[in-house]
Amino acid sequence: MSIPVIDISPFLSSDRAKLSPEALQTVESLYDACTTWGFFQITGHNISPTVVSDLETYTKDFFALPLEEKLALHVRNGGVAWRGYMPFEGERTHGKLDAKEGLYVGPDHPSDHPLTGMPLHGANQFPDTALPLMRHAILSYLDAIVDLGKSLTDAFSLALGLEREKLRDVWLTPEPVSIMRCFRYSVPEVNSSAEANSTNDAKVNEQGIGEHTDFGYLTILKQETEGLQVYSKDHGWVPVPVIKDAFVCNVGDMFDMLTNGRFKSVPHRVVLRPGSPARLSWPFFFDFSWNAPMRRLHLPHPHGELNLPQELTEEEKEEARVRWTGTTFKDVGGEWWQYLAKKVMKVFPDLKLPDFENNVAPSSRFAIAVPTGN
Ligand SMILES: O=C(O)CCC(=O)C(=O)O
Ligand SMILES: [Fe+2]
Repeated sequence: MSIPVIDISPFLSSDRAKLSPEALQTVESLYDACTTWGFFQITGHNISPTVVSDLETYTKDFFALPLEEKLALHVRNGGVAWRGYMPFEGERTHGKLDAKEGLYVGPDHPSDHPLTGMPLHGANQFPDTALPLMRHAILSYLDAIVDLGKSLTDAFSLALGLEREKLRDVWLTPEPVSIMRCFRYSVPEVNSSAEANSTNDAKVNEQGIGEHTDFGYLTILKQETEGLQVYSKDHGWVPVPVIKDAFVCNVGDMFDMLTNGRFKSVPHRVVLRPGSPARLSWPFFFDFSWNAPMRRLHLPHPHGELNLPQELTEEEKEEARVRWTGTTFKDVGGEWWQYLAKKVMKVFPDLKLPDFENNVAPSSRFAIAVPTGN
């Protein structure tokens, strides 16, 4: 039992004016996956294998650099742009340290970009001297994934009974806000005396990333090694197998709320096994544009060739309400940037951004508080 694997090539290659029967089937499969698991893997996505293998190569080279060189690119130097190196165990989930280090990257905004200086906007920190080709490799990958995210958005729009370009227009214009985290998970080595004494096992940190849901719209993740698990009401914690060339996609909390609970944002985590090799993964957070209105979608009654979207049962509506009480948000309203601002305020306590009363406490995932303004 595992999350669905969907070949999206029929949708990508279909005539825009009139979808082929296979493309309609792909849209329906995406709908089924988002309304049940909230997670799926995609194949047939047209992203060049070279772009992906370059990402893998340079990420490995980056993590192999001496610690001082990585620390010189510390995420705190990048301020609210939230780009740079996050040291091992620099973050926690629900108070517990995550056994991973990361490099956070995003589209490279020049200093005159209108949103430079705002959360998740600004310049990257790449090791340009040690790895001069890394910058181009990562930025090429990001471009490709943004395109993929836009195509998936069109498919979601159709799956929800809306015009193909509707969600792209309302949610992603002029440009989506995005960030990718390149992660290297590893279990700290246990010394032999601790190994001999099984009562010490509890000291080993097997939490790669603790149970959580993602916060925004859509996550598109590349994983090289197993370890990711998804929670299903019917099946408990289910491992997500590594499929070569596939991307793992999942619905975020805000996407769930904006679809009135049709698409589900579900808990997931990474569990590490002591003695297993380091695990690399690249979650890409594809989010709404800065000013996108956070309004619940008015979804038409089931219509069109696929007779979607389906009505929720009373039980499903109640389940959705329960899911939402567990998320970061109290309610929906305002614009996307206000949610982002709340989220980063915890990490950047002296960031002066207008408050947004409808939202609740921001994330408590970060183990370090990063002062701004040097
Ligand atoms: O690394 C993974 O497989 C999952 C990462 C994740 O869930 C996250 O960063 O939100
Ligand atoms: Fe996640």
